[in-house]
Amino acid sequence: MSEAAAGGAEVRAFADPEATAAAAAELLAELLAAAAARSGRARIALSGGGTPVAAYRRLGPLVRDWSAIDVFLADERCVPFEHDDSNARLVVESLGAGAHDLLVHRLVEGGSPGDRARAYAHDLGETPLDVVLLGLGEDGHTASLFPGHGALEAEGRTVAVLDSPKPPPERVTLTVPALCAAGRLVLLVTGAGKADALARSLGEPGPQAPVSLLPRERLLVLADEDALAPARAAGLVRS
Ligand SMILES: O=C(O)[C@H](O)[C@@H](O)[C@H](O)[C@H](O)COP(=O)(O)O
Repeated sequence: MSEAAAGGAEVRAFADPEATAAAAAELLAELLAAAAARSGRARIALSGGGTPVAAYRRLGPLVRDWSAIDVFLADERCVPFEHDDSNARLVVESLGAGAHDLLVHRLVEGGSPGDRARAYAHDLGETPLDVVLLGLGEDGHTASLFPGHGALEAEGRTVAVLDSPKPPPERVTLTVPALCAAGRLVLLVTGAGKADALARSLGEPGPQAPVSLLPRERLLVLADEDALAPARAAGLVRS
């Protein structure tokens, strides 16, 4: 593992996806334990997608007391919990251990995406999240904040997305202000397919790279070498 800085963000590099997932699980467990020790409860938002599943499987048994943790979703697809596309289902099933203690805040079922986004903002409340685990799409999206999309301008804590370029189209996502308020943003990226998007995310801030709009002093990137290659070549990440 090497450590490097990219415009104020911390970058930790790993040999492969498995090592990256193991490091992510350990880091999240540490951050949750520290937050719970500070204030009695910890609040985390987790992303969907395939990349974090290995990390969530490791994280489940690493956390001693899930009942002290509120698990929110960085974004959710507007589908029932039982649906294969449900991020809540993915999180519950992959964290596994301690599932009976697991408090995963889900979207209300039914209603328009706008109604669901408002209900989710209410559920989140005003207290900032301690940690958010973010993924990255090949197009540069994070949570359900897509490059150049109007949702990037949203001012509340959540916003409905009605036309997600990645299916399914209807989603609810944390907004840029909600992410900016979080204590720590952990971006988990592996594979050459995400490499150009990662380089853009660590480059000049702009709406074409939603991650670039987040506060870099609170951004910690965990990535494998395949994902980091173009960012290194561009001098954005140094060992
Ligand atoms: O679609 C979702 O639910 C996400 O939260 C999304 O932002 C995800 O993190 C990226 O699309 C990466 O997904 P992969 O890990 O599957 O590439």
